[in-house]
Amino acid sequence: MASKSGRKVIVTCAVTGAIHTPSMSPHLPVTPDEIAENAIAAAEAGATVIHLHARDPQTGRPTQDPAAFQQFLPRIKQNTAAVINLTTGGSPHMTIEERLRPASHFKPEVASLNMGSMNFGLFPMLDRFQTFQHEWERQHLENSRDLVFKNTFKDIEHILKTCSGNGTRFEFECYDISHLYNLAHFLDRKLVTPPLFVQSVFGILGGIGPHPEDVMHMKRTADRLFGDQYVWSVLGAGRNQMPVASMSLALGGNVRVGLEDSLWAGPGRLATSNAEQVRIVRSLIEGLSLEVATPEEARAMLSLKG
Ligand SMILES: C[C@H](N)CC(=O)CC(=O)O
Ligand SMILES: [Zn+2]
Repeated sequence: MASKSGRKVIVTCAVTGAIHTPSMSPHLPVTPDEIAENAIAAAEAGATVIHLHARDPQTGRPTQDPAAFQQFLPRIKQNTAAVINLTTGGSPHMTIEERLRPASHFKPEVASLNMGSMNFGLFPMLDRFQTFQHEWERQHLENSRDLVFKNTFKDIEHILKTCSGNGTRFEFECYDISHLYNLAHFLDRKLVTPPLFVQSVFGILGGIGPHPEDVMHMKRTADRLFGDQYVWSVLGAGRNQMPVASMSLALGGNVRVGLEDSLWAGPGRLATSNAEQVRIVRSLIEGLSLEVATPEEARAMLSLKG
């Protein structure tokens, strides 16, 4: 039986993030030019949604200063129709007020929202990366041994109320099963409205693992809690990026790639750009006779303000 024309798949590209540091890869975008060029190239390669963090151009240190975002946002908006998704996670070392600044300033179509507090173990990367240009990079990893990424119910409600008023909708980052129940709690209280864009995060130490059974467990639980009121997407950290993406595609889901989540294009092979990862996941999508959703199709699927 011929397959119907391809299901539309939302491809999110997370361009730089706040987890990896400049000494880990020469291809990690740091300056406003690098972030803008990477975002535009990722959109040209097919990325539907662009997830953005900012960095200090000199040190590469994560910053939530709206002035830093202002250095690249207009250029990205002028050169792509992609949906803009601004982080409210910032870096796990930041306060909620600091983390909330870009989203409350720019009132984006989408903002990320982390659905629970958790240990956030980055220190295992010290086994892979030992030489750092800046001391803060080593501290960033070392300090994660005693780091709690704080997202209390009060914090989440504060972000929801601050952003919803601006017509901003959310990418709900769920790092574990409990985070799905937290989201269900806010749905019951009508503080979030369907369709819920659920981004399941696999393979961050402190959250759920990247095993196929973990992916199935997240999917089954989300199906039970949200039925047809959600749009499911996944991200796999590090080497799990493409295997987890493949599972999502086979299960009817959407995908997130980008150097925020993984520096790799293959075993021991650093990705030379975000667009390279978009092209890889696109070949998986088209290999399954599916189609990459356009930004307009994603706006309809996610009920965005456009
Ligand atoms: C695992 C990712 N760092 C999830 C994330 O992108 C969080 C955020 O920016 O709010
Ligand atoms: Zn992020």
